[in-house]
Amino acid sequence: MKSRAAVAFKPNQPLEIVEIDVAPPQAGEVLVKILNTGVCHTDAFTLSGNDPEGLFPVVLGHEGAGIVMEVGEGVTSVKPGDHVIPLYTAECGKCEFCTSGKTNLCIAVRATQGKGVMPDGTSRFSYKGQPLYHYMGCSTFSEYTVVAEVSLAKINPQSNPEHVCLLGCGVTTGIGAVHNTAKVQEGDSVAVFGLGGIGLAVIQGARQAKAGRIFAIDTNPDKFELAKAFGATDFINPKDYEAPIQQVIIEMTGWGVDHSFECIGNVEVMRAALECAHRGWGQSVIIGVAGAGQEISTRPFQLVTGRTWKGTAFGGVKGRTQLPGMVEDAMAGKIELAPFVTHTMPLEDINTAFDLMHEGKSIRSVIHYTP
Ligand SMILES: NC(=O)c1ccc[n+]([C@@H]2O[C@H](COP(=O)([O-])OP(=O)(O)OC[C@H]3O[C@@H](n4cnc5c(N)ncnc54)[C@H](O)[C@@H]3O)[C@@H](O)[C@H]2O)c1
Ligand SMILES: [Zn+2]
Ligand SMILES: [Zn+2]
Repeated sequence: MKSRAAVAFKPNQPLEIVEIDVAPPQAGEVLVKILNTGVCHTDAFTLSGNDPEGLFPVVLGHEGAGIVMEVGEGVTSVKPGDHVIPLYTAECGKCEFCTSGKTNLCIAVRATQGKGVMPDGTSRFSYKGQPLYHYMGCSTFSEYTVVAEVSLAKINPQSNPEHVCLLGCGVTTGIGAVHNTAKVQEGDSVAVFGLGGIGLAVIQGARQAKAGRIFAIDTNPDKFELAKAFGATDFINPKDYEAPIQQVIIEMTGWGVDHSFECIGNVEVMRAALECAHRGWGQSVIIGVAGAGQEISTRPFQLVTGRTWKGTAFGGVKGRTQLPGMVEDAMAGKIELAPFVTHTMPLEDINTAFDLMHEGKSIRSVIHYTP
């Protein structure tokens, strides 16, 4: 079938809106009509060409919500008409990782997903006869996409796709990092570095966990207003200080914060986030994706004196098991999604979404396929 899609033909070039061909779902696969998709910094990262695993030409996008149109052979957990969120972290329920009870990092489709193809090693997308790569197992920048059955969370059909698409990545990652990875407790102090979609979701999660002081840190002070609305209590622009930001935070708190979160992808800030964690027990969670080949460093003494360095993908959330409940929470107002959506636009204007992100003017731009 034909589908409108925004294709990244080459790194560091605007996406091109074209009509691509989408082949039918094979065994264990599902054809999904995407209703809405967010644009995440990770899409911009891959498009920039700095992603070591980036492949071109590719259909990007991994923060979507849609409806099942057709299922391949053997698919039993979803049927046409079901509302779904595609998952870049699959959940097969059977692999060593799924059954460990220790991680959300299912390996069922990992190897082929990283190579931009479906589990049988081929692509369902082509343009003028040339195959296009899939992206993160989702490719939500195509109106019709093919996804593995294990990469779909079935959600309440009454939910608003323009909002719950954000649970496909940013908001789930931030909230999940607070509850699953850091396990923030009532009264704990928290520092959040970077106030994009991810950082603001961390703040929302910290407020749910009844954290005490919540420090919001960004070099763009325009982000503080929304951070405050989500529950941050202290606002820091590193540009206002001569001293390293970790020192500033330690001076403001005595011994540092119980939890810090890096939501930028900057290895220098990752170091600062670790070093502002409380002596004896503070922990720092890396969420941001750093550029190819970059490394983190600190003095080992920082760890010897009780700090812990952690990282998280998709906030440690098991998509098929936990995402439907998070959609219910959003519908019940326990997770606020609307404030994240600062811009909406048709697919034709998707390059504007990238511009707004780079200019620091948006939190999330949400694309709609049908007016
Ligand atoms: N681990 C995961 O599962 C996961 C999931 C989604 C996104 N990510 C990553 O999380 C990061 C954030 O994503 P986003 O969509 O919120 O991005 P974003 O671009 O919307 O937000 C980043 C924020 O960081 C601020 N910033 C930049 N440099 C800074 C500095 N030196 N000090 C303080 N603030 C600074 C920017 O002003 C901006 O507000 C990206 O690296 C993205 O790739 C990771
Ligand atoms: Zn993302
Ligand atoms: Zn698995």
